[in-house]
Amino acid sequence: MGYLELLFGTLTVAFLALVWNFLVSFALTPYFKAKRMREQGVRGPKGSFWSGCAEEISHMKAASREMVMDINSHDYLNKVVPHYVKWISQYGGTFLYSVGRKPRLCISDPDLVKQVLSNKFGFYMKLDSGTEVAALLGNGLVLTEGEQWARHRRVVSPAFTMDRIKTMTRTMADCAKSMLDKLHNKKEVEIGTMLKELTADIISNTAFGSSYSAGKEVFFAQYELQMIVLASFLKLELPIKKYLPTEINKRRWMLEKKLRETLMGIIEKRLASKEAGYGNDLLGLMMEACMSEKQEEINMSMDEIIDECKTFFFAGHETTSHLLTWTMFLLSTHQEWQQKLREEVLSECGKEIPDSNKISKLKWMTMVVFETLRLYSPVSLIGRTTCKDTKLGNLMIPKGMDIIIPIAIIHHSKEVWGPDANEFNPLRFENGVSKAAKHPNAMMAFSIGPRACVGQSFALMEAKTVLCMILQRFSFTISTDYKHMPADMITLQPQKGLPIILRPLKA
Ligand code: HEM
Repeated sequence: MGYLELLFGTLTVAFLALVWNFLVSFALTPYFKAKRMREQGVRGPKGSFWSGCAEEISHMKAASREMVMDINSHDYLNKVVPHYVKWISQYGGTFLYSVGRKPRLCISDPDLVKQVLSNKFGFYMKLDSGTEVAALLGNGLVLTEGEQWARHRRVVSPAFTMDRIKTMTRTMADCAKSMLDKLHNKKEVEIGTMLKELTADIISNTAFGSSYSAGKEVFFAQYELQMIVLASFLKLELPIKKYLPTEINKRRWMLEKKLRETLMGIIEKRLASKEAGYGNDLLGLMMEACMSEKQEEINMSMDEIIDECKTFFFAGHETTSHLLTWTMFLLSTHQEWQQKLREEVLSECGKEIPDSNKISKLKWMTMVVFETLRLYSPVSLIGRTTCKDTKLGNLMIPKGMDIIIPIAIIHHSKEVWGPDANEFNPLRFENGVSKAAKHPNAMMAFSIGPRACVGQSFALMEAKTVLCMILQRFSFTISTDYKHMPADMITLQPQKGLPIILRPLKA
């Protein structure tokens, strides 16, 4: 056989292998996965061959985007997740749909959800979230798996123990004080933006030893990346497009570079200021793990630290700022609860800057914060992928099936929370979180199981400290300019901000 024939033969085999692989992963595997689920009685919308249900979801979301709701209604599911509402009513709480060629199983039964999230054997991994999300969050704790995740979690967890958080309360209060001092001469403010800056300032100070102004570049770059991620959802493009020098990719690469450089600056500053050690905040613990030669099981590379910084800069402020914003909204529209909380705050803390002991005595406040997390959970859905054939309830789920857990739907379910599920009723948490609903794990705002939020106690302490200080100084009502438009922009937030009217309280 001549050289040319050999080359031609090899190229033909390579080409056929490529076509076969494409056929298997693009057409056959998704088809058989969906078939296996349908054979077990799971139903759902058909969708088109190429895009699945992506177009229908986009249309439904676009139709509800500009919908303005009654200010007293918390039933926003038709606006935020209209497709799930429609399909659950047609096919029940467990149903199958697809985005592109990928089938997705949506489960909303808390028992099934608990099985998925509590699994300790690694049967369920995080969804492959794509290059855009990785650029925003870094390959840090939220996205990593297996040994890397366990090692990182071991390194960062000591930064968020209750003892450590108690020592951070003073810093949280100082940051809140400097924001509130700026509000004193203002009558009407868009509080959402201010709370975002405040929570950014708090995570910068407590975890990285820098202020919001020093970390500003990180937050700005991440905000722009967040918008790029948002625009990429439901957009079905050939995977190769992510690597082409399109305008949006060039912008993303530039932002990633800027993010990395700013984070390196913060890290180098810490390296230069090293005296006895690197400090026991999050950054200090990660640097100790990077520099230590002894402890291999908790080692971290510099690249891994940068990824974790991205994760914590973003996850550490975005969600908590929306929790605070929605609590301000609910307290503005439920003046009786605002008054109740203020009385509690003044009786436990007076007008003093609160410490962690005083914060832990605020029972009504805790109930209001949990009710806000239930009604307006900043994270509306989470996802997993099965990494082997797995039994879930009565179903056999094939390997590689995406599973969607619609937290917002579960949090608003009348079956789970009772007939008043769509109403603001903090009293449901009077006997603790596990007794608030018919199912002990129905509250999923921080998720549950081994991958539950590592910053949960930090977020709760932060939210209560800030609310406490606002209630000590101001009474507030909602501005007539407010438009009630909850929107899922990776996190649930008021689409047009939250303008409120502030009235300083007498000293
Ligand atoms: C109200 C505030 C917060 C909410 C509602 C929230 C919610 C969540 C949820 C639902 C998850 C699980 C995601 C999944 O399973 O796919 C999660 C994970 C995580 N959160 Fe939070 N979070 C909040 C605040 C924070 C804060 C303040 C930090 C950091 C200081 C933080 C850092 C993280 C990290 C690193 C993970 C990944 C944990 C792991 O996989 O081991 N979060 N969060």
